[in-house]
Amino acid sequence: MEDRIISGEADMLDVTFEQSLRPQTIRQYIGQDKVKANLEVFIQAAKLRQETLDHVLLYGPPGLGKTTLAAIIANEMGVNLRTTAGPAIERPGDLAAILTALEPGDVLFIDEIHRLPRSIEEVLYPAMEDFCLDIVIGKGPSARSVRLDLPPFTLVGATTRAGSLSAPLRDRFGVMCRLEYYTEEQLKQIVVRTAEVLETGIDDQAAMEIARRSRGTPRIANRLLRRVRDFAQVRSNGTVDLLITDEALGLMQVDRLGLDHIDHKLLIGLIEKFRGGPVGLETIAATIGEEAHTIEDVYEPYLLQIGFLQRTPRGRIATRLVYEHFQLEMPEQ
Ligand SMILES: Nc1ncnc2c1ncn2[C@@H]1O[C@H](COP(=O)(O)OP(=O)(O)OP(=O)(O)O)[C@@H](O)[C@H]1O
Ligand SMILES: [Mg+2]
Repeated sequence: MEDRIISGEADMLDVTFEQSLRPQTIRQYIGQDKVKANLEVFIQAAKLRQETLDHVLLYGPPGLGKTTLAAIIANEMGVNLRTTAGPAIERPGDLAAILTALEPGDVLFIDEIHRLPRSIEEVLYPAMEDFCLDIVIGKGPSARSVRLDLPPFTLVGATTRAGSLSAPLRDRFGVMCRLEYYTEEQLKQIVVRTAEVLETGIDDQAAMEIARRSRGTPRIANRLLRRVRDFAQVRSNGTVDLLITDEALGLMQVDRLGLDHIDHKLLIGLIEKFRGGPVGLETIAATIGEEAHTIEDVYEPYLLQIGFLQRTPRGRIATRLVYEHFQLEMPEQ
């Protein structure tokens, strides 16, 4: 799979940049109003009762702010944040080491929690439910199980695929928060805020243009801003205006809706080779030389979201919006 500037996944450069861009408090966190309103109540209630916050599951597409929100939860609760990820925990002992090192009230953030091995999940159940750990000491007939008490803690899990979480694990989260794609107006606010942090001048129209091309995703908005800012510095006086934004995004082949050459290849292929469909996923995959699951997980979600593609039992269909976007004649049914 090739690198895409409009990918929601983090690349190496994002990682360092994002640290400094992360909002610290719920108030600084833009959008996701429903999620914020709920969390604010739960956090306040937990603080009033001097209890730990219930376990929270954050789910939604990459780059929408799950990691950021986990840190905000810990910050608002006034506790430490411990961070790990599903694939990093290989043996039950790894998890036991993390859990026993927690201080009362801490937030344990497990990213990509759907990738936790099943054997580890089973250790997690009693930890989440009763704040205890059953560990087996020894092997064979002399093995015995010992119960260890843990400090009360809040587990915050993040996943891009809530569907791949096992039901028993999912059921143990008291709070489920689904993050949504952001509106253009919200993304614009994020762009303006990031420009402030980067000490870059940006005008309103430019911020809006970047927002429009960011596929509803803050990570993409911040990345596009960074690139446009480079252009502004080299080609102009450093201030990001509409002209330089248009030029830079044009050169990066990010179109007015944030679609890139891969989206174009997929959509144009659907129209030219299959009269707009319906076409099966496997066939699309073969024509553009990609794996079917890559199309399903990476290429397709945004196209479905903006109504360019429709999923039907007989395959994918390119909608009227695609013809309009490319200014093509739609064939008669
Ligand atoms: N609501 C928001 N307000 C301001 N900035 C945001 C918001 N949400 C995300 N961001 C910014 O977007 C970037 C990506 O966010 P984050 O890393 O939290 O996404 P994620 O959902 O954890 O992604 P992944 O699925 O790849 O782990 C960060 O730099 C963060 O500062
Ligand atoms: Mg993350």
